[in-house]
Amino acid sequence: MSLNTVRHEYKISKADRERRAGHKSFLIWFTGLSGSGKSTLANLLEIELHKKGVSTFCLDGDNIRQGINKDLSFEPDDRKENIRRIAEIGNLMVEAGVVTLAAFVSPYIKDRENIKSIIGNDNFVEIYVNTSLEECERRDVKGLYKKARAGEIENMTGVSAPYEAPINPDLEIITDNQSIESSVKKILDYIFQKLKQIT
Ligand SMILES: Nc1ncnc2c1ncn2[C@@H]1O[C@H](COP(=O)(O)OS(=O)(=O)O)[C@@H](OP(=O)(O)O)[C@H]1O
Ligand SMILES: Nc1ncnc2c1ncn2[C@@H]1O[C@H](COP(=O)(O)OP(=O)(O)O)[C@@H](O)[C@H]1O
Repeated sequence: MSLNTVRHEYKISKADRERRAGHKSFLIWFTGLSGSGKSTLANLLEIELHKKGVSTFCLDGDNIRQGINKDLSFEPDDRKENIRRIAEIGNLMVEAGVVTLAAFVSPYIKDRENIKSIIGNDNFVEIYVNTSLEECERRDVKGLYKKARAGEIENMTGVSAPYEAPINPDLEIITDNQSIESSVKKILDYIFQKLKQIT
């Protein structure tokens, strides 16, 4: 679509905001199957960062899908649009100096690549919450797998829709046999290093 718009350059830059906040801002993206632990880890990580005085905000799948993206289904094209809009929101929040956490299934490699092209490699941390389908089904936090197996839900990731695992994520958290505490610690150690890299 051709739009006659010209991008406005802000007088206060991202770097200005980072210096004021005392830390870098970036987007921390959790990807993984439903029930893998994305929301649990994102929320606990946010609490720890908040305690340390870091400006944070958490974007979560179910909340976004009940609001700004309530017009979208779980068909591939709608998932693509879901992720694109979230990446644009994340980009604005990061520009505003906020460490933004996003927890979305985001099952397609192409869609996750698109996030990077919107926000830039340096501003993006991809965390693969690698939990086996068997373990996610055992947890079945929301009862969705049971419904999917009974044919009551279409396009359920891992059951009737694909999940394309990241090839080279910044971090991989295997939760099948790992406590929540040690998973959070592993992520925190990585993020604290990144926070210090002020421009
Ligand atoms: N068909 C199907 N497949 C996967 N997930 C489903 C589906 N239907 C509903 N749900 C619930 O919606 C949450 C996933 O939404 P997302 O926006 O993260 O999905 S996606 O990134 O667009 O693939 C997901 O949240 P999480 O369990 O937190 O991952 C589910 O609760
Ligand atoms: N190491 C771990 N990391 C994250 N969650 C874990 C871990 N071990 C067990 N769990 C449990 O797995 C479930 C994950 O649910 P949730 O965070 O809602 O997943 P998602 O957001 O990926 O759908 C929670 O009940 C959580 O207590």
